[in-house]
Amino acid sequence: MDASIKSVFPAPLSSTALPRPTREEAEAAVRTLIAWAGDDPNREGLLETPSRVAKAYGELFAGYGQDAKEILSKTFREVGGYDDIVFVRDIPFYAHCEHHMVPFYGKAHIAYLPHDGVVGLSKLARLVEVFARRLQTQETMTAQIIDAINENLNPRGAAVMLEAEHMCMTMRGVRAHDVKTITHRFTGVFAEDRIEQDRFFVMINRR
Ligand SMILES: Nc1nc2c(ncn2[C@@H]2O[C@H](COP(=O)(O)OP(=O)(O)OP(=O)(O)O)[C@@H](O)[C@H]2O)c(=O)[nH]1
Ligand SMILES: [Zn+2]
Repeated sequence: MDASIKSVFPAPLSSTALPRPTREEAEAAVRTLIAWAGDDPNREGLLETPSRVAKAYGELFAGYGQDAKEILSKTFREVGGYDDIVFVRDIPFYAHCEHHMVPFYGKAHIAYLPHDGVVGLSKLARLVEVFARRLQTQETMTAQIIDAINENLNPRGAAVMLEAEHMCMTMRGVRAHDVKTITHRFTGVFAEDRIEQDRFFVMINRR
């Protein structure tokens, strides 16, 4: 197996999942899908495609090999007593829907009210990647991001919103273009206090 693939593909998430196939088996599956699409996997332009797809999966689904806890483990307390909202807006993400395995992509907005220190801002964008680079639903991804923030940062409150376009609704199926799906979740102070919720929405719309 290619070392770069091995490093991002750990053991399966569930103990009932099938054992991870070999690289050769994954490439054979891609050849089968090419033939299922109606093309000839043996024509010159497609000969290396199974290998490229197997490699690309290592990047597109790298989230299975990443750990939110590790990413959020380093916090800073020396912030001059700052304890108000930390808001990171417009974090881009590319995920794959678990129903059709085609992309959905958009932006994540994350806010939290610090309690035990703050986390490096880049880590919030990395956290989004951990969950985006898996087979997902937008709802699950929203819940996983906020759960990871609560479990690891213990904030007074957290808010997460995802806005995304699902290619399974644009390229195929209903073929509805420019449709955005919005999911959000509030916990702690954000769940209890409408003023904090409004502040979150105002900051999102201040573009
Ligand atoms: N709730 C939710 N649904 C999603 C997400 N991504 C894709 N879907 C939907 O998953 C559903 C799967 O529906 P099915 O009826 O099982 O599959 P389908 O026949 O391919 O459905 P159509 O897309 O309507 O053609 C579709 O309605 C998709 O729009 C997501 O992130 N969250
Ligand atoms: Zn889909």
